[in-house]
Amino acid sequence: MTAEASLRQHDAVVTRLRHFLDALASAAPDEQSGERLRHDLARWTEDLRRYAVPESRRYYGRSPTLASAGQATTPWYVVDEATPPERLAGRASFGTFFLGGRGAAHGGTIPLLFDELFGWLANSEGMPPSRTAYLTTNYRAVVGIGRPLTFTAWTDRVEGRKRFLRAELRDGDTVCAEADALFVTLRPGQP
Ligand SMILES: CCCCCCCC(=O)SCCNC(=O)CCNC(=O)[C@H](O)C(C)(C)COP(=O)(O)OP(=O)(O)OC[C@H]1O[C@@H](n2cnc3c(N)ncnc32)[C@H](O)[C@@H]1OP(=O)(O)O
Repeated sequence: MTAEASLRQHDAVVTRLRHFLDALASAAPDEQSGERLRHDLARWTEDLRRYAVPESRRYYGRSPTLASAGQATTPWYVVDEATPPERLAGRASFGTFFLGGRGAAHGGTIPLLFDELFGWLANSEGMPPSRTAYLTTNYRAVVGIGRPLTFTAWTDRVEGRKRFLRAELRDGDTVCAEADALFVTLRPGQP
């Protein structure tokens, strides 16, 4: 299979997995279905273990051209405009898998999205690797499950190895959450 075909296959599987996780989070299956599901999942887990590859050859979370960089365990997002490392903008939506309560997204999943966006900016092609030193989120309004959202993330300033980043998540005109973060460029030998 070509690299392009493998990437497409990965994207299709992850999309299925995202739908599966949403369905799982919403369901209370009966005993028979639950048993069948457990059995099928165990079979697929064993099957996939045979195809394990080193981190550098994985698609999961490492495919910036795919939605959510090829992951199902972050909220869904796509980058529509990118001028890295300065700015990026796009769309996001939190599926039922990310429900906290009363129709709102879990508070921990919002910084997860922001960390993804900041990682995208700070570690874009040609940039030296860097890691999150801190990430602060302000929750301004609830993020509704299934709502179509937009985001912007940008580099506020750079001071030596320190890159200060900011981001905003909106539902229409409403700012739902804001974040600011510090990414520090790694020194040689740092993990
Ligand atoms: C490799 C690419 C992977 C993609 C990553 C995607 C984003 C992620 O989720 S990374 C995972 C989460 N983050 C981590 O695990 C990071 C854990 N922490 C670390 O590894 C280190 O603390 C690290 C690298 C952030 C900084 O350590 P180190 O390089 O020793 O920094 P150090 O030399 O002490 O400080 C550098 C500067 O940053 C400042 N700084 C460091 N940490 C902080 C902090 N938490 N708050 C404020 N300032 C800080 C220091 O004060 C210093 O400032 P100045 O130069 O003005 O004196």
